[in-house]
Amino acid sequence: MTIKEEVTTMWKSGGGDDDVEVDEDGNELLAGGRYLTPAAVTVKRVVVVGYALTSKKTKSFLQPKLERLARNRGIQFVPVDPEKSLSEQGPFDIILHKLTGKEWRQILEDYRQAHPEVTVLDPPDAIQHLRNRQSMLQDVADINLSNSYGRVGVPKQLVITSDDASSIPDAVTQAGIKLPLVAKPLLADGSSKSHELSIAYDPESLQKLDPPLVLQEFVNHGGVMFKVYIIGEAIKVVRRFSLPDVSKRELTKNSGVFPVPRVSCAAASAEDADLDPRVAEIPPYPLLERLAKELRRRLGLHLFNLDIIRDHGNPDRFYVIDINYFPGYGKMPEYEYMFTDFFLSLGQRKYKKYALASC
Ligand SMILES: O=P(O)(O)O[C@@H]1[C@@H](OP(=O)(O)O)[C@H](OP(=O)(O)O)[C@H](O)[C@H](OP(=O)(O)O)[C@H]1OP(=O)(O)O
Ligand SMILES: Nc1ncnc2c1ncn2[C@@H]1O[C@H](COP(=O)(O)OP(=O)(O)O)[C@@H](O)[C@H]1O
Ligand SMILES: [Mg+2]
Ligand SMILES: [Mg+2]
Repeated sequence: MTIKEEVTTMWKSGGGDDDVEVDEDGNELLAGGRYLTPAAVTVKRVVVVGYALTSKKTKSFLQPKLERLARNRGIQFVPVDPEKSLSEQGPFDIILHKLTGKEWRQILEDYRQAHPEVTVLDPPDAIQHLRNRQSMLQDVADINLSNSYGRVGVPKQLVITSDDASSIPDAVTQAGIKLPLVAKPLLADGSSKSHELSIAYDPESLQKLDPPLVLQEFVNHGGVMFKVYIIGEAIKVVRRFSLPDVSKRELTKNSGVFPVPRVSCAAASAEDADLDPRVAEIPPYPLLERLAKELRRRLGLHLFNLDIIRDHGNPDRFYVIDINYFPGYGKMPEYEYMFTDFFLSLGQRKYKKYALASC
């Protein structure tokens, strides 16, 4: 059994067994003004989460409030040294990671084989699927979700792999996709180049693009997008500002290729803005839950988000335009609570499977 067990003094706080009541900042609360008294010496399980993240990601994810809440709920974060053998570190219950490179993937894969009892968030092969903008959306297209709450699909798109950019206008005509087009680097490998998108308004200018690319039809969506964050079985949706619609007049007037500003990245949440409800209304939860459940299963991932837009001309029609592995959760309200719940549920599942099974 590798679950770390700690003998701790349980403090009785008027309820709960191993759950401690905490305030907004993760500090323990005294129940009803009573003094806390040591109730019993008992065994309290600690869920050990090893993390291998860039320093930027560590800063944005492991915020003090999350660390405090986690500590109070029996979750311990331990940095992983990617240069050293994983088996010699730990023991861990969970490995949380977002590092790149073939070597790191192999280290993780070997560790998963050797330690099936540890949950690796997430398996490297499943993550690779999201690092190509064609394969990342394939499952959404296959699911082809449509029910009484609406329809979810992928904008029409074309993959250009040939180096010869002069052939792009013909390829676009043959594929029957309509301008304007969003040109996205095929690889979504986390590099800044992979986020350099552009909009092409006319066929001639398509020759200025730099393959390999995905060319996606631009869908007018009223300048608001939805970030659907998935953490295990939980989902949370936030609104962000996005690109404005392109009118027919602008399309005939404009020509050329223009870089897409990273508007969704500008901390500009659209939550408090006074927006047209036809544009800003959150997509129906039953629809998102179905989609998230199906994608979790098909992708084999626990931690990802979907960028979703609503067709401005048809409010029941939604498009997934991007899927990101382990995105910027630190910007998501209440992420601390959702993550601690998630880690505890994984710890509990492991305890039931491995510790109780051996009794
Ligand atoms: O840095 P952040 O917090 O803006 O997070 C980025 C995400 O922003 P968002 O969740 O939309 O706010 C960002 O999402 P978008 O691609 O901008 O939709 C990516 O997930 C990015 O990771 P990568 O560069 O694709 O590997 C994420 O970058 P990393 O933090 O993983 O480096
Ligand atoms: N098909 C599309 N139609 C309209 N706007 C789009 C489309 N694809 C992308 N965008 C806009 O461009 C932004 C960045 O595109 P996205 O595919 O999410 O790339 P990234 O991985 O860099 O975030 C989106 O947040 C959205 O504002
Ligand atoms: Mg995006
Ligand atoms: Mg992305």
